[in-house]
Amino acid sequence: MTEPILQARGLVKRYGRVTAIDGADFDLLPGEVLAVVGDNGAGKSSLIKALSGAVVPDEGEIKVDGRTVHFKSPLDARHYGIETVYQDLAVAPALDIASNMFLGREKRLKGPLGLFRKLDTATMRAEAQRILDELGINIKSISQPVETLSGGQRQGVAVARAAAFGTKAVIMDEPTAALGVAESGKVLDLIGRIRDRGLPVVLISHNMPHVFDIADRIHVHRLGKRVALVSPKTHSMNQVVGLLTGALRLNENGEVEEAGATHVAGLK
Ligand SMILES: Nc1ncnc2c1ncn2[C@@H]1O[C@H](COP(=O)(O)OP(=O)(O)OP(=O)(O)O)[C@@H](O)[C@H]1O
Repeated sequence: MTEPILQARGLVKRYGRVTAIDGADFDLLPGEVLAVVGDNGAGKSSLIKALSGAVVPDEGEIKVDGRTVHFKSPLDARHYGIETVYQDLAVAPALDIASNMFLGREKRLKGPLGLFRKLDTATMRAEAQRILDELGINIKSISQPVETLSGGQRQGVAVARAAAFGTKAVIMDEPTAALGVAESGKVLDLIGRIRDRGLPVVLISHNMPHVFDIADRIHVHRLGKRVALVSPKTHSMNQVVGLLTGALRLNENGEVEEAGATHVAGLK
């Protein structure tokens, strides 16, 4: 069996009396786009925060490449090669594209000038341009401030940053939520290219057509836990919606059935 790149078992996270994650399992396989879907408040963001080090779970286990990890902060997760693109993007609008891509990981000049920790702007710009080109992100000038970009281009920069530094996985929380149709299409293409370069992607999305467009598997989250893991090839959009609302469920054979259905031995 293929070993998951990122795995969780029995995660629990409580906020006072609210249990945001309630014994959740999670598996991301190499080379896949895994969509995480669920109703508002199902606990998707909390799950992703636990997997990216932004919250520390109260219970449960997280593994990267089969090794148990204890993330205390997003920096810990980054250290393991897990990059996250949050809804608010966390970009610095007044800084240029290259500065944003290297934010917190700036390159410094070596040699005597390095003593003064001078930024190696030329190298950062060249590398940022190479990454954008490689991912097919079209931006006029690498030195333009991020605030002059469209929403889709900003999203492209944030995703490119994650793809450039992620070595194990990229996690994206609703990357197309604020975008129009054309820009969403570009971001979905970008996600496909990142997967094709060998980096698995976790995509939280409310947009079922997008999910069915790009995902290899769909993790359905409900009431704080994973209730189904299905393929868009074998399951319909209606079935996935039924699973996430609780109208449908998977039975012990993995078949979708109405949640009210009961099986009594001997009765047909
Ligand atoms: N920091 C927090 N403090 C208190 N409660 C929280 C906190 N974060 C999340 N919750 C609660 O945990 C539950 C799960 O929230 P979460 O944001 O993880 O769900 P979600 O599936 O991502 O929802 P949405 O799709 O609406 O973003 C909700 O009831 C929410 O109010």
